Amino acid sequence: MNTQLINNQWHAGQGPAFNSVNPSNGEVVWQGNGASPEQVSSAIEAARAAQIQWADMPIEQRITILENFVAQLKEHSEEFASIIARETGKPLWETRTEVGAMTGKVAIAIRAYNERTGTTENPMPGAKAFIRHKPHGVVAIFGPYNFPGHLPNGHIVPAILAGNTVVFKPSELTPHVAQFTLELWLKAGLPAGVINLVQGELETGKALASHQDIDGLFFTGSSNTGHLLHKQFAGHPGKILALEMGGNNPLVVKDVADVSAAVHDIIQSGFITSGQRCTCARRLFIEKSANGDAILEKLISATKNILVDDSFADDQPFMGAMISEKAALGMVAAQADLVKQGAEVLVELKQLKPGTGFVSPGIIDVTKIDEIADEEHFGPLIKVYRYTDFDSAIAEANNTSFGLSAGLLADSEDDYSHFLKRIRAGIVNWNRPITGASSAAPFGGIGASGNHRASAYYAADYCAYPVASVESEKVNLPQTLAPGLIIE
Ligand SMILES: NC(=O)C1=CN([C@@H]2O[C@H](COP(=O)(O)OP(=O)(O)OC[C@H]3O[C@@H](n4cnc5c(N)ncnc54)[C@H](O)[C@@H]3O)[C@@H](O)[C@H]2O)C=CC1
Ligand SMILES: O=C(O)CCC(=O)N[C@@H](CCC(=O)O)C(=O)O
Repeated sequence: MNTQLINNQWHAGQGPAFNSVNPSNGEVVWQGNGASPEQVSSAIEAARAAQIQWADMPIEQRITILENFVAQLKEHSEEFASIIARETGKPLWETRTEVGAMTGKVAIAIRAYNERTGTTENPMPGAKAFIRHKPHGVVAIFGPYNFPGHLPNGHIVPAILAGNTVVFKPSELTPHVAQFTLELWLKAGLPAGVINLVQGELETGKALASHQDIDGLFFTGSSNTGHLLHKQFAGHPGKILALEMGGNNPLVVKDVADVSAAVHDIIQSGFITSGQRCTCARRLFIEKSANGDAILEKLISATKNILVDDSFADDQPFMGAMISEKAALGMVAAQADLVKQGAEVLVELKQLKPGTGFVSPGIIDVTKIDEIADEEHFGPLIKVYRYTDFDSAIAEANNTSFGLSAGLLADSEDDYSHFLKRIRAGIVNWNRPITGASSAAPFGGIGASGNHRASAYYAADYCAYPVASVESEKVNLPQTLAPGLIIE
């Protein structure tokens, strides 16, 4: 099977074979061979050869190709949503929103390009001052499995809009989504070499990330891999590295009159996408009070009622399968480990069907654990902390090396303003779920969640570098020369 797109030609991979499996039923949905290091080099060469011409193309023409891609996404939206659902286990309603987010990305990226990296002209005596932005050149883009269409698209669209060319390495768990994305780009009239696709497992990723001839790398994925890449890029100040990584995100609840609304926002924060969003609430701080008890009680009963089922079920579930059985069993093991440390299970997270990624959502009270590891458990398990004092809850919420998203559910605006000033995260919400970040806002975290290169609306910033110019149509001899200069 031809799995690698190099210079707009599909090739069979020359590396190890791998496949992708529908986590809802174990069915193989894609199989092929990964790219060899030589193929990765060829993809980079193709991107390099295409780059100047692509950047030279008037921006309107680049935009036309991006808009053609949007038209392709719209035309094939149902097919695409089904492919994402089959490969990730996510419910169809959710994969439809993923395709919708991809469709909306182009207009937002154009706005961001103009606003954040456009050209500014300032008059000055005898000359003009310009600020312009230029593409870096060839960039490698690494994507995760949880949003295999939308998140790589969030790097690819602004990168090529700015005039870069791309070598894209998707998650090895979602090769079919990547292949379909590239098929749509080809239908959109993408010139050869502008986006190249290299599929494969670790070795393909390593070959691309360590290649000397890339000018930058844009990564969305786990903190472990991001940290490895950061070390690898140390000593290469000339290369741009944008890292979007995980979180150990806190959601604090304090005095909320509408208990059902609070429970809704907690569930949307903790369990959407089966807990497989980097923005998901992992730690839930609930006051030791009658209001806190009422919220926890309702959360427990609502969690037990959450429908978990196949992506294509007629009665659409809230949660589908996790990405793999391995991931599901990893969550079961994480829960068992917390219990060993003294946690109390309030709703048990269970694997629902052997051989699949289906798990039920879980809630576990970890208040009695003194020293809990600062770990992202990437699945539907909410850890509850009961607190007596708001400031100590905020201090514990900040007691993490991560800093992606955080939220407060509270009726008092004063409480929110207190929280906002103290909490450390790149996304801070009030009385809203902490998932579902907007593409029209910066998206990124501090600490171990990123390297200060926010994505989404601010992706424009890392896709181009600023160039300052002072320009005059002629060389002019100044009327007054600097002391000590005599030009006759
Ligand atoms: N902050 C953000 O914007 C987001 C972060 N994430 C994070 O992503 C993680 C889930 O995604 P995964 O696919 O598991 O991430 P991952 O880190 O396993 O993989 C991401 C990409 O890196 C590649 N890769 C893995 N090891 C590599 C290495 N040593 N050298 C080069 N390439 C390598 C993979 O093949 C894949 O393409 C979670 O931790 C989640 O929090 C997910 C979505 C958004
Ligand atoms: O990148 C964007 O356009 C906006 C950010 C976004 O879509 N965030 C989603 C997904 C996060 C994840 O993959 O884990 C969200 O906040 O729910």
